[in-house]
Amino acid sequence: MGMSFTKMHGLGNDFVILDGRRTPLTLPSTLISRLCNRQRGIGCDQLVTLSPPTRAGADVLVRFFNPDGSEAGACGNASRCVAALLGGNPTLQTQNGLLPTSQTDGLVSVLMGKPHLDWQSIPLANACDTAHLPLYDGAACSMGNPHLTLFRSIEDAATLGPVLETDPLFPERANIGFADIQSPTHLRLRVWERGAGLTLACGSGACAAVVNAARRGLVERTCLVSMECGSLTITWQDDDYVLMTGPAQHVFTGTLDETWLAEGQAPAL
Ligand SMILES: N[C@@H](CCC[C@H](N)C(=O)O)C(=O)O
Repeated sequence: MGMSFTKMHGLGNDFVILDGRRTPLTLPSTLISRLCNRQRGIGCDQLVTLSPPTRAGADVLVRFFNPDGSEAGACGNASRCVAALLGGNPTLQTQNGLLPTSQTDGLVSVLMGKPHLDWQSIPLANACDTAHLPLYDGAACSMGNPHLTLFRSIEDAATLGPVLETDPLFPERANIGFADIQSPTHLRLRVWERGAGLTLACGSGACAAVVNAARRGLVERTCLVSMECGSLTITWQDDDYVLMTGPAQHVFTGTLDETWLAEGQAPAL
């Protein structure tokens, strides 16, 4: 029989989505890594699972996994893709709470929650001013997952990103964004993602970059964030919630051979 999967992307940040709403999924981290592998699996930046919701008001429970097998509390681009896949305006239950979505003119919006700005919630290893960290004068916040934003050339992402992801200041590691301010309403961004490496776009990273840049007075609270394959519009609303709007594209559907899903049976890397 096997199990069908959907491949989608948001600005080139790509996902394999497994629908476990009818049949519960068992996914050991080794299997997640194998499915994400671009040579020996399907290939994606994150694996996404759908399950029946456990909270009132939610339409679906969504979980996000990195290629290294770790679970992330938030993934902005995958949230848009799931909303587009399900259609309508589903409310997503995530580790970061319930995320309302809407769709207009082919673009998908997700209300990503409120940013966490205090050092304990990000989390950081010790107390600091999160708007001015003692690390390349970056700024940090959590969008349900930890982000450091550095205001410097996006060209530094490949070299500095992997070093800073595991800096002792971040007990749960961090996503490292490189934001190059173009104007008060536009920044360019490249993100080294925790557990995934360099990706073509990062939705939660775009939200974090605008929040962190706005805290420093570098941009306004509505800002266009340009990444390799296109842009997201991010608004840090007056009610403190962050709204993210951008495209979500279906790539293909496929069927996973059932031997992949039998624990311990996935082809070895
Ligand atoms: N690509 C994502 C973020 C995915 C999770 C991240 N790597 C983490 O571990 O926190 C996005 O679009 O937000």
